[in-house]
Amino acid sequence: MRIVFDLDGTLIDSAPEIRGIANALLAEEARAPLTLEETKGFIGNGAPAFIARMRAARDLPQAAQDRLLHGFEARYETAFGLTTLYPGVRAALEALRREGHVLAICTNKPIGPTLAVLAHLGLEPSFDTVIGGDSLPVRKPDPAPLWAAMKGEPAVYVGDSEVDAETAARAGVPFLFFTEGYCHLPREEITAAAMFSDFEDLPQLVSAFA
Ligand SMILES: O=C(O)COP(=O)(O)O
Ligand SMILES: [Mg+2]
Repeated sequence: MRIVFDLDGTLIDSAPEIRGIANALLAEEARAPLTLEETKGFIGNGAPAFIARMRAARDLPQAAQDRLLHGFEARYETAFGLTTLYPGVRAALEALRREGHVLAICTNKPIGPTLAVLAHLGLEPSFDTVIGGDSLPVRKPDPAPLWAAMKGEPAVYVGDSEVDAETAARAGVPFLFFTEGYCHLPREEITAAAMFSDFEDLPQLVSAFA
């Protein structure tokens, strides 16, 4: 079976990194920095939505959107120092591959920084297919990116947010909800086939769907 993963808030804890980039931009605009909680609240619908939410929170005009997005993307591909894998991710991915599953990624993070951070973590060879937020004309919660990552095979989708739950539902695949990421709804409002808080439990969970 194909196991498709979201990236930010699911495999990697990237909010400190994204916060650092945002705060460098905000300093240039003479605006107060984002807290980590604000940053987590703005992640999930891709880079343009992140910048729009940051602008709204710091009273920056729509006219600054393109300039800020450009500055964000320019820094995003080379910023790794604050990004970590959630505990147990590497071992879980190895176990799933050993069991014969094919792994893929479907994220709203732009494809440039997605491939860069996977390479930095030495994980690029683990994934058969990687779909980023700008790989297709549409992004999650549209189901098309998830379908692209599935390549027509039976799959489950593993993600951390209400955007991922909606994407999986619209794509018609079971959703496995990782509860330790950046979800913006209470966990009881997320419709999931299963939920987990520790990657050690994922291989066992997946076996129920294979
Ligand atoms: O870039 C984002 O806003 C979210 O990325 P994700 O889809 O990997 O959670
Ligand atoms: Mg996510």
